[in-house]
Amino acid sequence: MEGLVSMKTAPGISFQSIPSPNQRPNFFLRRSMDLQHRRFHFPSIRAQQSGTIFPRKEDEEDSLKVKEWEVGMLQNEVAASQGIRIRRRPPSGPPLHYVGPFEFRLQNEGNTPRNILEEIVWHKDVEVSQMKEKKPLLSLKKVIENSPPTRDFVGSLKAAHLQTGLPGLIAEVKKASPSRGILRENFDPVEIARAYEKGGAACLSVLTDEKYFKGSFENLEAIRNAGVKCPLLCKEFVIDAWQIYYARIKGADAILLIAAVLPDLDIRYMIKICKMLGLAALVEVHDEREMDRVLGIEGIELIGINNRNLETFEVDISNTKKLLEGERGQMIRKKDIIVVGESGLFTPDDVAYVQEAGVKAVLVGESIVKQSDPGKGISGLFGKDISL
Ligand SMILES: O=C(O)c1ccccc1NCC(=O)[C@H](O)[C@H](O)COP(=O)(O)O
Repeated sequence: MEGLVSMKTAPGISFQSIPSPNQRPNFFLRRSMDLQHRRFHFPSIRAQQSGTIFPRKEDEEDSLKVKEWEVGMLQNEVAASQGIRIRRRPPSGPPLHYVGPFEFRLQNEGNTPRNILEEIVWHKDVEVSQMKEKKPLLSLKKVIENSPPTRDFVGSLKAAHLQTGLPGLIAEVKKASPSRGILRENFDPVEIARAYEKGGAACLSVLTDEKYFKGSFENLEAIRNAGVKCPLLCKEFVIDAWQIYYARIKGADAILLIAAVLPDLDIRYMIKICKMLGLAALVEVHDEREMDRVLGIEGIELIGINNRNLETFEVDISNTKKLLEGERGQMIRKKDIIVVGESGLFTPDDVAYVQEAGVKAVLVGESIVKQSDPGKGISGLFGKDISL
C-alpha cells in the first residue's frame, strides 16, 4: 500500500485509493478500462428500454458528464490529502441520467459552499469553462506569439527595496471585496494606477474577478495600454492553466497562485507555464502547512503571506511573523525567495512590523485605494514620500 492514500470510495466505483503520482498513469488506464468495460457490457436503462445496446448520443453525453464529475471528485480527494479544504467543484452527484444497472447515484453531500473562497472557486470553475469555449487555448497561444514581452516583476520589487530600504510596494487596484464591500465609488482603474505609479509603487496588482471584486480583464488591459510602466500582477483565482495564458494576453507580468486552492502538482505545472510565458508567479500561503508545501516546490521566487484568512475574512498581521519564524525563515533566506506581506496593512508601524519579520515587499489595497489621492495614500502608509 506504500504510496497510496486512502479515500472514501463511492458506491459502484471499483477503486479504493488514490495513487501516488508515479502510479497515476496505470491508475487512469485502469479507470478508463473500467468505464469502457461497464459501458460495453452494461448498457444504460435508457438504452435497454429503447431496445438497443448501441449507445445513443444522449448516453454518450451522459457518460462524458459522469467522467467530468469523477475527475472533479478526484481533484477534491487529492486536494484534501494535502490539507486543502477548498473543494474544486460542488459534490452534486452524478448527472440525472446516470442510472445504469451497476451504477448507484452518490449521496448528495450538499451543494452549499462552505465559505466564500469555496464559493468563488466554484463560480470560477463555471466561468472559466465558458470562457474556454469562446477562446480556446490554441487561439490564445497564437495571440501570445505576437504579444509584447513581459516586464520584470520580481526585479522591480528588488530594485525598489534596494533604493528605499523599505519593502517594495505592490499597490492594488481594488474596487470592492467580499469582506469590505465597495471600497471606492468613483473608480477609474487607469487614474488609480497612474497615481500609484507616481506615488512610488514598484508594481501594481489588478483584480480581474468581476463577480466578487468588481474587477475585470478590461481594467488590466486598459492599465497596460495606458503606458503605466509598473509591472502588473493579475489578481485572479486561478484554477486552470488556461487563465494564465489569458492573463498574459491581457497584459499581465505576474499571476497569483493560491496554495489554499491548488494542489502541489498544479502549482508545479503552473509555475512551469508561467516561466515559459515570461510571467512571475506569486504563490500565496496563509498557514504553516501551506508554507511547508510551497517551500517543497522547486523554482519558487515569490511567496505571498496573506494575513487575511480567505475562509473567515479574519485579518491578523502577526501571521506574517509567525510563518517566517525559525527554520521556515532560514530556508526562505537560503533559497533567496522574496516574501510579500499581504492584506491588512494600514500604517507605517504595520509596514515596519512585517519588514522586521522578514518581508521585502508588501501588497496593499484597501488602505491606499480608499484615499481621495491614492498616490498620497502611499506616503501615508509608509510615513514618508517614497517616490524617487
Ligand atoms: O479582500 C477580501 O475580502 C478577500 C476575500 C476573499 C478572498 C480574497 C480577498 N482578498 C484578496 C486579497 O488578498 C487582498 O485584496 C490583498 O491582499 C490586499 O488586501 P488589503 O490591503 O487588506 O485590501
